[in-house]
Amino acid sequence: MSTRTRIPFLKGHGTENDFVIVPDPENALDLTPAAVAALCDRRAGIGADGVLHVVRSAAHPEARKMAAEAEWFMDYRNGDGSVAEMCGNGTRVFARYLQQAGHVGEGDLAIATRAGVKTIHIAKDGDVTVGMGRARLPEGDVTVGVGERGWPARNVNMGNPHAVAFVEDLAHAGNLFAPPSVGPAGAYPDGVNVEFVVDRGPGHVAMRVHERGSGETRSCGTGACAVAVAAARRDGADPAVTGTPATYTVDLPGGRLVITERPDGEIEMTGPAVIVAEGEIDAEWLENALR
Ligand SMILES: N[C@@H](CCC[C@H](N)C(=O)O)C(=O)O
Repeated sequence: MSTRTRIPFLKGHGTENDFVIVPDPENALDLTPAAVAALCDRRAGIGADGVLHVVRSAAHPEARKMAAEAEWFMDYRNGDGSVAEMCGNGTRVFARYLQQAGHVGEGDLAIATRAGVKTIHIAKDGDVTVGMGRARLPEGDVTVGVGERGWPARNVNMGNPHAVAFVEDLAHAGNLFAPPSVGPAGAYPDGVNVEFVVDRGPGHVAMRVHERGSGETRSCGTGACAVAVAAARRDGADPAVTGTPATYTVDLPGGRLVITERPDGEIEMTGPAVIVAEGEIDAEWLENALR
């Protein structure tokens, strides 16, 4: 039998936004940015858009203050190793992992994130609903550009930053191999996720996204929420003004999310969450990958 050290992991996705899940309850692993990037490498590693590092809130300095409300902390990292405040699809997959691992029972739970505690409901039909909190809409015009084309965009903060541009055709976003240009300079000092949106019908949109730290992904939960909020404001359907919840169906390359903003500003996101596989990382491979 091999004596090499093994690190347990799982692979999961939410509307094809995929993650390497690394359970590490006591925060014992030194998950450096380089280690995260090596794990997310689609050719030399396991491959994913990001890592969900599963840590007890009490064991993580960034989450300790939330430990009384939420036992588990989603220490989310982008595929390039950078840290992000929040990942909407990640919260659903994180909850699915906690449920399947037997860490939480049926029904409602709370998880800690860098954007605060999020409440989660796992329905009998298997879909997961996340209380995403409120959107912030910072003042000031922003623009998004790809090649010769440019669009006015809406600045929406879902705990993490987004620029939402309504376009005529999703193909106008091009191949998104490089990040779109976003202006004015300094509008997003920490970088930004960029969404391109088209209408599909009343309360129904489709989008593509270029994510900060991961490139184009097949889905982005916080991005879908930002899009729904931007669409509601554009459509004159601001729930705080109308007193009526606004619901948008958001189609993404990897699936469908349903987003509801309530009159009190709270946003709920519903969608699938799937655990695909589990296995062991060869710690020696990971060490070599970092050299
Ligand atoms: N895919 C995520 C968002 C992940 C973080 C993002 N790339 C950032 O840097 O803000 C989602 O589902 O929300």
